Amino acid sequence: MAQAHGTPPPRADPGQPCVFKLVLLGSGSVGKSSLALRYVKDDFRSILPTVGCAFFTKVVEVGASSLKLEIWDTAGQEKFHSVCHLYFRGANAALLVYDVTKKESFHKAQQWLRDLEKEFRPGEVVVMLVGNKIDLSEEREVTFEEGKEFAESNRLLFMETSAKLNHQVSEAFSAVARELSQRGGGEGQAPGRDAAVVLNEGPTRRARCCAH
Ligand SMILES: Nc1nc2c(ncn2[C@@H]2O[C@H](COP(=O)(O)OP(=O)(O)OP(=O)(O)O)[C@@H](O)[C@H]2O)c(=O)[nH]1
Repeated sequence: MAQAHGTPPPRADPGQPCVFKLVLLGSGSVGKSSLALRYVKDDFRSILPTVGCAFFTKVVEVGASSLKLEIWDTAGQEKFHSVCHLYFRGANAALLVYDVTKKESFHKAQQWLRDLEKEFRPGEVVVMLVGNKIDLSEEREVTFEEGKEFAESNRLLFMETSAKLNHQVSEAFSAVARELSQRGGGEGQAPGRDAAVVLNEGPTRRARCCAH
């Protein structure tokens, strides 16, 4: 079971990093908890089904500033679906995860995107599509091109990862953090862009930020 880290912290104090809520969405067993565990604790386990929702935090340095990611890991099992959509309310970013060895999970990620679109205005939330488990290359059912094409046509960031091999995991979270920082990083900040990953333009829901 993925470990929850208690309840979400209260609003940050003055001088503390901006707080951004990031939700992990996707079918059961695609590797959401594993990505969070790898990113936050540099750990990997073979059994950790999420019950309900788990919660992690990580402070990320982006350039000269730091921001705090509240990572909400929702259970992907169908029985939790009706409850877990509540967790993405108020989110600033979402990782939409699928398993590259399960075509069905890629289709489910597309459904999650439709759910997000019902909840948020276009561009209000930073969304990254993540194809996980690329270490299982011989079992691949979703090509890199399919993922990239879907991401581009829906203006999403895109990356393929392996939580098991620690491939591109911190890069995925960092790219989202960078985009959050650029969108909501305070007045006078240059809207710098990494053209390779930034496809989803527009204002992000206001982060809880007391440092600006
Ligand atoms: N080979 C491989 N296995 C992985 C990878 N990421 C996760 N797994 C395995 O896939 C299984 C499911 O991983 P979880 O992280 O629990 O998946 P989840 O999406 O959080 O699942 P739910 O909590 O049920 O929603 C576990 O056995 C993990 O060890 C990966 O990158 N490669």
